[in-house]
Formats: sequence, structure tokens, C-alpha cells
Amino acid sequence: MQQGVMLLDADLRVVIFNDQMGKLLQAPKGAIEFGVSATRMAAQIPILGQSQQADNNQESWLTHLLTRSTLLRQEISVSGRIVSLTSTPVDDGGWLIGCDDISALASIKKDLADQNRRFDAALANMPHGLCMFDAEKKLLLCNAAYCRLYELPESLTRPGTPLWQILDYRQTAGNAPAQREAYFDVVVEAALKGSAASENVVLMDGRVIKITHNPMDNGGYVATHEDVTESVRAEEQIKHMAGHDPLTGLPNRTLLRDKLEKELSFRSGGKRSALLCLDLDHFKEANDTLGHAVGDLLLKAVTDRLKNCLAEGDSIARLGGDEFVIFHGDARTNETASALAQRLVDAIGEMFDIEGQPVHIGVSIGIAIAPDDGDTADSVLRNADTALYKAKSNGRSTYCFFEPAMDAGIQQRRKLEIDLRQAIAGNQFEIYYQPQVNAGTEEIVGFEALLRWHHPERGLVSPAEFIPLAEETGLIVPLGEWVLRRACKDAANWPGDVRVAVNLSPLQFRSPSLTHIVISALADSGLSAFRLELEITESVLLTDSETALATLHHIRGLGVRIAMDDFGTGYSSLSYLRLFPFDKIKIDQSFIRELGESKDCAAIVKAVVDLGSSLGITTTAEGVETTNQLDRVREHGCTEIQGYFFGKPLPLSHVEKLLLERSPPSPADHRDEPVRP
Ligand SMILES: Nc1nc2c(ncn2[C@@H]2O[C@@H]3COP(=O)(O)O[C@H]4[C@@H](O)[C@H](n5cnc6c(=O)[nH]c(N)nc65)O[C@@H]4COP(=O)(O)O[C@H]3[C@H]2O)c(=O)[nH]1
Repeated sequence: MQQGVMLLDADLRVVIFNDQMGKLLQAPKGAIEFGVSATRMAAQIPILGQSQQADNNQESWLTHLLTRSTLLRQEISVSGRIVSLTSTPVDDGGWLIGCDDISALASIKKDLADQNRRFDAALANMPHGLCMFDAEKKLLLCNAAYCRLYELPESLTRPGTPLWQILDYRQTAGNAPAQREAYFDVVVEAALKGSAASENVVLMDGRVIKITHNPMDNGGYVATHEDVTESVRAEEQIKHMAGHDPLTGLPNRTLLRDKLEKELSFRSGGKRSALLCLDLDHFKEANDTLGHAVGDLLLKAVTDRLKNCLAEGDSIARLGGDEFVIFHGDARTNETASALAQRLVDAIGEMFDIEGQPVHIGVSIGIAIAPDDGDTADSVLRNADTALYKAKSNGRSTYCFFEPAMDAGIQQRRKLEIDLRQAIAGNQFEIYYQPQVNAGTEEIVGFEALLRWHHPERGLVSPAEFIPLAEETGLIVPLGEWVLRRACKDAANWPGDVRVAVNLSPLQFRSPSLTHIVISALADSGLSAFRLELEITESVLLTDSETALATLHHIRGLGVRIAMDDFGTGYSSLSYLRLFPFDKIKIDQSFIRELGESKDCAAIVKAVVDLGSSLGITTTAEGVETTNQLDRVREHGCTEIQGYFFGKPLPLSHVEKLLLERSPPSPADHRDEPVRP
């Protein structure tokens, strides 16, 4: 748009003007004419006579012209438009007046001012520190968070403050000059290079600041400073948690594998190291009996003892449950590893005192040597685990080095263990019943429940193979309970007072709920207590006999009969007869087998039967297969007989048939021929 122009002479009369002047000021016709005085003009164009905000002044255009001879710039509002009026004194005492419509410019200026206000507010309120330096490394601006972060005095936050002054201040404010803060190295380095940089730096007071530095086009730079102390700590915590066991604070499997991989790949000069896999013996029982809180304390106490056994260069991890692993960094000879293993066995074998409760456990250890037994973390771990398996089957609380020959047998056993776990869930078990007859009348007085496993691939698996494994793994506890409940239910349908005998494993006696399980099996099935007989071996009384005896008394008090199985095979069968009033003694089949050949066996059977009769205890001869054996056990006075001669263990359906006939079984013609299972 065209500019309005007007020239006034020294008497302030119009000398030159253009039409645009009148239009912009909305002057009435004739108000701006050649020769018209400024006073008259101001009278006809009111805005010229009114006071206006101008430069830092508040006076009217006319007053200024009449009283001063300096440049005057005014922005005047004319019917909603903004008009800029510039009055410039000229040499002869006159004035050159220019006039522009600056409405559009004024709106831009206003937007700009608004935007600046918003920008200031954002800067002041942003949580991160921000600073901007020019190419000479002089401060252009910084926000409040930046000042707070570095505790800068106000004097150092003014525009123009050189960077070095801030650096000097931070170096000397409470910090020894020699301890130059890393922050400044990052900033200065990036500033000198003119490059972008983002880095976490640790201040002298421990705070971690993330500095992001970006160069600007004019050679300066802008940087944000964020206090990331909390998030860095949280990240470190999460990282720690991902690699450690929360209960004991020890490294976990993940961290162990990483460490092992590193150790094994950096091994130099034929260095040998040993990996020891540890598994606590009887931990599960302690945990089940004493509760998980005590179990946790026990694991912590175990961790302390294990740590105390370590030498420099050894490290320990917990894989979970009661499994630990120790890396023995320098096993030049097997002796150092076996000495360490022995120390560990001894330390864990000593009684623990957990909140006043004495707890006795042990540890079994498998050892593999790297590189002899493997040179990757997985192979060494696997082989140490195989050796551990062997140590456990050798009787626990011992250690064992890996040998390649172990692998096949143990893999097979491990497969069986996996199958056994699945078998419980998959209903692959069945109970067979073997008759027990009265030695005189040959009437069936009861049946012994004997477990059978129908393996989906291997067919029928003998209990001699899977019961020891179930005992080792603790699976005998749920399995034994299943047998007890099933046998009670089956027997409840048998006629008269035919009894059922169920084998109980020592492990079942460690469970505090055994008595309750017996009561509930009887209640659920409706079987009378006197028709249930529980068979135990002397091993039940070998460990913690007081608790076992108390449980036995409790169960016998219900009316359940208690039989001592495999009598004569242990060392203390006789002494246990004094400890508990057994209802029955089952003479082990090894004595019956040799009755004809060995005088000793005959003497033992006779002695046991006599003892039984004087104590009023039934004696059962086990494993009677021939007429000859039958005659002899009868001669000696055995009261009951069990063996293939009268029947092998049979499925339930056959038992029911046999009982229906209810007649004493007629011995076969070839009675003297042993009947093979
Ligand atoms: N050669 C020969 N053997 C005879 C004769 N009469 C009986 N037997 C066998 O002798 C074993 C007697 O059972 P056990 O001594 O309690 O010995 C049992 C018992 O200790 C254990 N077992 C079986 N079922 C269970 C169970 O449910 N729980 C527990 N804890 N153990 C069980 O497995 C062992 C072996 O059981 P089975 O193989 O069924 O073997 C049974 C039976 O089949 C005979 O005349 N000649």
C-alpha cells in the first residue's frame, strides 16, 4: 500500500502532501490542504490532537511538533487499523511526515510477543535444564532448571556470561579443583568439535545428568541437562534383579551362564576350572514340615555357609529351589576341587539352628572339570549335573566327579524320572493284589496291594525299578497316598473281614499329614480300620524314630494293623520289636527260599516264629513257592503264608472272582516246581 507523505514548513504549514496521507488519517475533506497549519489540521483530525503513546512519551502529535525538534514515531489506532506516523525534523525547521498502515505488522508483532511469552513460560517450567551459548561460548539464555541443577548464582545466568566463568564456578564451588566434573569435559569437548553429543555424566555429588548437546547454525549450541539419577538407579536395580536371586542375593542361572561362557572362552595356558553342582539333601522335607518361612531362612543360612567355604577366584550362584552352583576358578588338580567339595559337605552336614529349631540337612555335589569334561557352559553344567545325580544315588551327602560312562545310565534314569512324573498325572498305575492265606485253613485272610506301572512304551515296569526312584525324587509321597486311598476303596467291596495290606515308604512318615491321610482314606472308602494293614520296613524307624513311632502309635490307635515287612534283612529288626507293638512280622522271602538248604535259615525262621507266638504277633512267611517250603513254614508254626504257591499278585477283577469262589485254593499238581513271576 502506498505511503502517505506530507511536508510542513518552519511555520508548521502544509507545503506538500499526497492524497494517501488524508486517506490513512481519515481526514475530512479540506483538512489537509496547501497552507493549512498543523494546529488547524489537529483540530479537524482529532487523533492528531490527542495524546498518544509514542516512543517512551505520552503526548500528542501537535504538542510534539510545537515544543520539540526531535524525531517522533507514533502508532495510532484509526478505526480499528494501526497507522504508523513518523515525524522527522528537517534542516530548515520544517517537518517531513510519513504515514503507513502497519495493521498487518502489528498483528505479527503481537503474535511474536505472545509466542515469546509462551516460550518463556515453557522454558521456566520445563523440568530439564536448558542453556544456549553463542559461537563465542557466551551464554544466550538458560532456564531456571539449569540454574537449579548446577546451583548457579544469578550473576552467572545473565546473557553474555562466558562459559569459562560457569566452568570455573562449578570447579571451585565445593569441588576440589583437581576433580574436574565430567559434565564440563563432555560439554567443552562437544562445543569445541561443534558436534552433537548425548551422554550420562556423574557429578561429584553422585547425581547422574544426561546431557544432550546440539550445535546451532550460527556456531553456538543448545544443550539440555536432565537429572536421570533415579531412572539410572532403577535401571541398575532391574538389571541386578534380572541376574540375581531375590532371596539369597546370589547370581542366578542367567548370570552364571554368562560368567561361565566368559570364563571358558578366556581360559588361557591350559588352565583348568571346576564346576560344582550342589543339591541339598532332605531340604524338601524340612521345607514341607517346618514351613516355607523356615525353609527360606534355611536357604539363607546355607548360602552363608557355602560362601564361607569359597576360596579367592571361586563364585557361587543359586539356580533355584535347593540347587546351587559353584565355579572353582583354578582347579590345577582334582584335589583342590575335591577339597572344596568336602568342605562344603562338612559345612552343610552340621546342624542348623533356624530360629531355635534344629534342622539337619546335607548336600550332594557333582563336579565337572573344564575343559576335560566340556568347554561350553552348557556341556560343563550338564556333566556336573550328571555327576550330581550319581552322587545322590550313591547315598547323598557326598561328592562325585563326572565320568563319561555315567552319562548313558543316568540319562536313562532321568528319562524314567520324567516318565514317572507324567505317569502320576496320566493314570498309568494299577494296583495288583496278592493273597495272604491262613497257614492252617488256607483261607484267604487278606491281600497285599502291590503297585504296577503300565509304561506307554516299555509295558509293565517292575516296582523294584521305579519305587526306589520314586523314593529318591519324593514322588513316593503322592504315589503312596494314591495307593492307600485306592486300596481302601477296593477292599471296602470285598466280603467279610478280608484285609488289605499297603506298603508305606519311610518318606511318607516324614510328612506330618500321614495320620490325617490314613483317617481320610478310611472315611472316604468306608473301610473298617481293622481291615487295613500298613507294612513298614525298619528303615522307617532308622531316622527320626521318635516322630515315626509317635505316628505309628497314633495310627495303630485308630485300629489299623501295623506289620513289619522284610523282617530279618536289616540289622535291628529284633530291637524294633521292643520299641513298637507290631501286629505282624513278615519273614523275608530270602529266608524262605533257602529253608530246605540252609540250617541257619531254618533256625532263624523258627526263632522268629517262636518270638512272634510268645509276643502274640502273627508271623507271615513271604515268598512261599513250593510244597516243600509250605510244609516247612507250617512245621515252624508260621500263622500266615504269602507267595506264588497260593497266588501271584492279580488285577482287581481277578481278586473279586477269587473271593467269590471263597474256597481255599487247591494247590496245583506240580507244587514242588517253583512258579516264576
Ligand atoms: N519271587 C517271588 N516273589 C514273590 C513271591 N510272592 C510275592 N513276591 C513278590 O515279593 C514282593 C513283596 O512285596 P514287598 O516285599 O513289599 O516288596 C515290594 C515293595 O517293597 C515295593 N512296592 C510295591 N508296591 C508298593 C507300594 O504301593 N508302595 C511302596 N512303598 N512300595 C511298594 O516293591 C517291592 C516289590 O514288589 P513286587 O515286585 O510286586 O514284588 C512283591 C511280590 O510280587 C514269590 O513267591 N516269589
